[in-house]
Amino acid sequence: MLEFQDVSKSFWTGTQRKVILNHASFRVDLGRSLGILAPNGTGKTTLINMMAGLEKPDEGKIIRDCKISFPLGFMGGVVNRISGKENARYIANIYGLDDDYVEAFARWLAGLGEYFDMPVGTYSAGMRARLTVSLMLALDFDIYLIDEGMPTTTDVEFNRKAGAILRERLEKSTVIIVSHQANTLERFVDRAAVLRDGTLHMFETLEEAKQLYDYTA
Ligand SMILES: Nc1ncnc2c1ncn2[C@@H]1O[C@H](COP(=O)(O)OP(=O)(O)OP(=O)(O)O)[C@@H](O)[C@H]1O
Repeated sequence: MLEFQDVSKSFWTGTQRKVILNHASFRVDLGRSLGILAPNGTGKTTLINMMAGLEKPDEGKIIRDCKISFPLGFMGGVVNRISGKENARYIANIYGLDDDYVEAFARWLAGLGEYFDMPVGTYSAGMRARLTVSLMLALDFDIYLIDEGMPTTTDVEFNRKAGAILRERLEKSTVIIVSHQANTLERFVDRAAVLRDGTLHMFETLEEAKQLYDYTA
């Protein structure tokens, strides 16, 4: 379970206060994946970062009593000057997992060949995306946080392998995905919310959330 209790977060821009959340309370139970719709610049990344524990709320409490991933799409998780292999072992250590297993899994899934042993700074954007997705799927989380959909890769073989693993994982894990587009959420979620003016409006279905989102867009 992941719970926000009366959480507020805002940024001071120098001239005004940009409110991301205003005394928001909500809960995500395991087994019910949630999609959050929000226009660009309203705080999707900040919200996901708070869920991941990368950013602190100004007020209120965030309770995490399960294994929550780093945000997929969060490239800060991968260090440029070390290799894919070293990143895999490093992340395994952070999450208390077997480093040989995480290295072998990521080497197999990412399919980077000799680049897996070279610094990530030498990778193309597609190769970085393959490494990040592979590292995330190597770790078994209860809740997967996804920012604006999956990083895109055009590698057909990788997409097939990663897609199959993700589908299998989703049968027992929960996903929280933020996006400015409803169709990004369609394949993943059981219920949906709209983030607007500091409030998270929760709905039982994506259809209902879309109605508010389209109406106020
Ligand atoms: N550290 C910060 N200091 C000041 N303002 C910030 C800070 N971080 C984010 N913001 C502002 O807060 C707002 C929300 O940012 P955030 O990146 O969470 O939005 P987003 O919905 O993910 O945006 P996008 O879709 O454009 O990536 C933006 O206006 C941004 O400029």
